[in-house]
Amino acid sequence: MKIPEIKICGLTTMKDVRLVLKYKAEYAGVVMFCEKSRRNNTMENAWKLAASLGSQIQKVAVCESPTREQVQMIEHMGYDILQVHGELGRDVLSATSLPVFRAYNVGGSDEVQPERSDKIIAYVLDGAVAGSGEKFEWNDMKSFDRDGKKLVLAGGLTADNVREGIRVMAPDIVDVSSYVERKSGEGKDEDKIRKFVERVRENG
Ligand SMILES: O=C(O)c1ccccc1NCC(=O)[C@H](O)[C@H](O)COP(=O)(O)O
Repeated sequence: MKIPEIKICGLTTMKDVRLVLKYKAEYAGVVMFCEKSRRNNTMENAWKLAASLGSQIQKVAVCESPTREQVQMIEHMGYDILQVHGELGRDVLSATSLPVFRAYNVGGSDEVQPERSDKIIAYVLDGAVAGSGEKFEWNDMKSFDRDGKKLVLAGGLTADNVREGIRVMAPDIVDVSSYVERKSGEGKDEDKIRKFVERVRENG
């Protein structure tokens, strides 16, 4: 079984930054311009998180139906990758020089009709509601055409189910947020990150 890279999403605190760096996740996701998310960051915090994450990890700006102005700000803040849920207009695509993770909420309102663009480097298959901790039916998406791009498996992953997700979907990257959160919902939980990372990277 190929061992995928790891993306830990929904960072909001400096402690979260220390944890993703300590456990050497390859990608860190920061939600912004998304008022309805409890993990939404102000621009000021999104900027601070990017600066603290540094260059050892790929910094992913996660947003929903962003505007041209927003994607330009994201680039200016030092993010490496733009992850887009919801709508992705051609004008927005052309306004960024960042590589794009195009996200689809499977089973939700999104039609999973992958757009074709050289700027898109990965497709994210996520649960029906982003960041809800709910998975989608993996078997229904086994034959998803990734068009030579990376596949990111997201939505409801835990230390208990991630091996099965890797076996079924053979993703290049696994993406987790809710499971690795503290019970209070404030920031990430070190024990859960350690468990998740160990499960993904164990042999066999
Ligand atoms: O996390 C959010 O609140 C969020 C809000 C708006 C757009 C995207 C959002 N999350 C993006 C993600 O990358 C995935 O949904 C997430 O990592 C998987 O979440 P979970 O099921 O909680 O593990």
